[in-house]
Amino acid sequence: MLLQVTDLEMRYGPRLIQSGVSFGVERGTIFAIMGGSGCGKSTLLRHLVGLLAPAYGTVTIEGTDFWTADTATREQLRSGFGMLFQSGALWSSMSLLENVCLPLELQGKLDAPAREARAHEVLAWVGLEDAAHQLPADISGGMKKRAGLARAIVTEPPLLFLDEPSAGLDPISSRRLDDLVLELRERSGCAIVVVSHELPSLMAIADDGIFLDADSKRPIAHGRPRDLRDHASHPTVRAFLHREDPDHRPQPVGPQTPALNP
Ligand SMILES: Nc1ncnc2c1ncn2[C@@H]1O[C@H](COP(=O)(O)OP(=O)(O)OP(=O)(O)O)[C@@H](O)[C@H]1O
Repeated sequence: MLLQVTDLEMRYGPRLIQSGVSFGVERGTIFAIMGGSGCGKSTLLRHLVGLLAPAYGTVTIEGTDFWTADTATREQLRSGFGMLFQSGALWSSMSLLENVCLPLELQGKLDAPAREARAHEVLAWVGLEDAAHQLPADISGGMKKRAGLARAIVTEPPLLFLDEPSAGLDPISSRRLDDLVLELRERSGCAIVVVSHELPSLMAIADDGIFLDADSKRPIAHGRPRDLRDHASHPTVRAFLHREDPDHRPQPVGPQTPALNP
């Protein structure tokens, strides 16, 4: 198992956010963190990327317990994480090419020409080759997300975290990003953990997932989002996963609206 979370309890000071969180993510799997607003999805993501320490329980990466490991091991584990933040989090004064080169520079494995070549390759893959020299302020939200994805994967991390990748995107840009994520999984075999509210996106890409409940402060379902949508017994999970899902819109009741030009 690439990532294993066992009996995790998350708190801000004395305030309990979630407890009893356990799941594993294999290589080549897309895992969704689901739940209503404020249930603790971002908090869980912060625990997974090593920004917050568990109040109880463990986060294990390739068999190493992140929080009992020494600092050097932790840094080494962190260097294997790619992260796409909600906003794209690009450096505004740097071109897309410079933004995408940056993780390679920090990694220190390639010389400058090799870094540029690799960054061009990844920008071309996300369809931004022609925008390589533009600044983030001069491109659309969907392009920013794709640039953020390029930056997150340029070092080929084995574990990729996506925070609300489709938020704020129109349906076509969102679909395009989903296709890129699926292609990435095929090509690199990395494990991907995604936090998302976008049901069509979750249904399209996730193989497995966990549903956090704000009321009980515990996970209330675990499984493939499509299966949870169709078979979950918990009413909160069913209600959430049927919301806004175009495959499951209720059929109109009563007489059909008459055609405007019969
Ligand atoms: N730094 C913090 N200190 C204290 N409480 C926090 C902090 N960050 C978040 N919280 C609280 O923890 C709870 C979970 O927040 P979190 O952002 O993880 O939820 P979420 O599921 O990601 O929400 P959303 O879907 O709205 O983004 C919320 O009640 C929030 O107010």
